Amino acid sequence: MASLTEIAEGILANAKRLDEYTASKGLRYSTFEKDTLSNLPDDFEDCRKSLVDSTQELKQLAHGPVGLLLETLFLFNDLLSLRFIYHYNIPQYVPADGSISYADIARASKLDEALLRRFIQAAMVNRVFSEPQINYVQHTAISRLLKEDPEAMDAVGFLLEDLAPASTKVLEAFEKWPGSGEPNETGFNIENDTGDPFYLELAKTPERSRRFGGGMRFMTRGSLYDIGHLINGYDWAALDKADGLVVDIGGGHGGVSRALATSTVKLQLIVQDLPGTVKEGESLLPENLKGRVKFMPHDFFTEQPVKGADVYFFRFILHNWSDSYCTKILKNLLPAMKDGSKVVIYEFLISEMANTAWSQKQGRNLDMIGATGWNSLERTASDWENLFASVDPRYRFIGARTPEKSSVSLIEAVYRQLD
Ligand SMILES: C[S@@+](CC[C@H](N)C(=O)[O-])C[C@H]1O[C@@H](n2cnc3c(N)ncnc32)[C@H](O)[C@@H]1O
Repeated sequence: MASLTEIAEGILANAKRLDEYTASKGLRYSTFEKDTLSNLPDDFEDCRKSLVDSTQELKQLAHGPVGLLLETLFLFNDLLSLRFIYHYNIPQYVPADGSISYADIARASKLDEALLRRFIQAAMVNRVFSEPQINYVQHTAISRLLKEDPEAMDAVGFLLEDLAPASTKVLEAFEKWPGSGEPNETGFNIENDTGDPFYLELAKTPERSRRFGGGMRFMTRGSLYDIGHLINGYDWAALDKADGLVVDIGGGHGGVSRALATSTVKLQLIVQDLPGTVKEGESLLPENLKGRVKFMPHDFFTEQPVKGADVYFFRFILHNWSDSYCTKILKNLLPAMKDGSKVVIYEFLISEMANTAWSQKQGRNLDMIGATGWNSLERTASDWENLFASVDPRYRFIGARTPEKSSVSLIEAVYRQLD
């Protein structure tokens, strides 16, 4: 392991490169008020990620065990203050430029001034708002984002009002329903006092449903989820012939299929989803893609009706389901498959061993969320291999790999007739 000095030297080198980059673009160096490190070219983005990883490592070492443990234990307070900011929509009271007094926010929001000050000052520790002078509040880059981008607020609301409270009930759910893989026996079910699974429960309150959609759009923006990694990371060109066929199962509004159709010439795509979603997807489909992208209502817990496709594709589907449900979904494909048909899955891949780098944390975050809301999980390459092997011997696991620069991985199996 590197010494503090060695880690710090790495940090210095990356910090210098980033400062030089912003200067070369005529920009000021990044501050909490104005971020100038977004939309970096690939090399510099790697440099930024590495800076975050190593500063986190340095901070953790400098803390020592007691300091680090205590920092972790008090994290719930960070969420509490941010939830206050969300719940009372504090960003809207602060002008985009300039500042406002706590007294004026209290008057406008009808909240107690002393209470406001406590929660806002607690949020400032995480750079949500700052104080230009005593008694006054101004925006930082984060709080301005919350004021100006409704989907950023939706992400905060969904995570802090729907998921975080449910996460406090996960162990209760484990004790009530030991070993359950049922999507309606989760911490979310206990917290919401419901027997319905996650999406059905959210759908009962249009505002929660809408907030989920906005939050998801916010969280899947940016390079982490760039669909280009999927388009360039797989040999779709090999399927780009008149009879090439991909079935995009649980394909939602067809975002993946639209991108695939745009980047190929002949490939045919069928997007399957529940009837309402299919209808919406169809209405959003650009005219020029209508010949090659078709929508079809289909419940993936029933037998696959499209026979002999080259690829049965799943993006962000199977991680929502426990192994027993994934087994049903994969078994339902078997009667439709021809020798050489493939199952291609695009999801986060969890490393076999723990990885402490911040840049690798998203898979772990999603894994904990799966446990909270769905009794599902993010899988390792060997989890996938074991899953395919347990479903049917005609499935041959090909492997799992992460396209260059992507955070999401491709997992592949081929169907082979038994001799
Ligand atoms: C997380 S979204 C992923 C959508 C899409 N694959 C993507 O990556 O944009 C999950 C999708 O699964 C669909 N879904 C849920 N249950 C389904 C079922 N039983 N049959 C077909 N689709 C289903 C939902 O309607 C939703 O569109």
